[in-house]
Amino acid sequence: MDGLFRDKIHLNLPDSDITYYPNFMVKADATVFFDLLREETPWQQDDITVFGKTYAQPRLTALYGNNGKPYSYSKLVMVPHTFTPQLLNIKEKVETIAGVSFTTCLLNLYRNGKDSNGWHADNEKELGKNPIIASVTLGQERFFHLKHRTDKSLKQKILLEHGSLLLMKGATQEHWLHQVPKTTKIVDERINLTF
Ligand SMILES: O=C(O)CCC(=O)C(=O)O
Ligand SMILES: [Fe+2]
Repeated sequence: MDGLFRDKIHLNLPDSDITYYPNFMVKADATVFFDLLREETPWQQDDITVFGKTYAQPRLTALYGNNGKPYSYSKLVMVPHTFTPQLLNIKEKVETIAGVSFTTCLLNLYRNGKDSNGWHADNEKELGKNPIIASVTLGQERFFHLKHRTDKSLKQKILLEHGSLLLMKGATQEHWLHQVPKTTKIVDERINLTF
């Protein structure tokens, strides 16, 4: 894995600890993982209810976990699949950099520019205080937006590239929200793995 520790960029944002690793994976390896996960994942589209209205989530997802425990995610309860060898391989690479081990991974498939992920923080109670969140991008690069919860002048956009890793630590989830907005550009599919 020659690409593993090259180029890390620490975002200089208050109340946060966010590092971007553009070359987390060698591009050719990232492409192999993309193709495998695209074909072999049991993608599902769940409904979400926001302010009493029900919508189809604007992306496909699949949840993987170690312990088979149902996991609540943004008002949904999902029963995790068992980790596949490919996902365990990626998980170990992420753990080497993050310095912690993960029990759960949510896969998101953004099929085109209309698929998105609205403003939220990964602050589910089960994750505890100051959770470490690791986000891997495979396929189409997409912008990732961050905004501070109280200081409206604080915001940042990062382009998440093929084979990259974004690591959010410390008080990031407590003070910041993130989203992957829709884009009017014609874009390809992107797979995100959130640990
Ligand atoms: O697709 C991404 O980069 C973000 C996904 C995300 O924020 C999540 O699943 O919690
Ligand atoms: Fe998130």
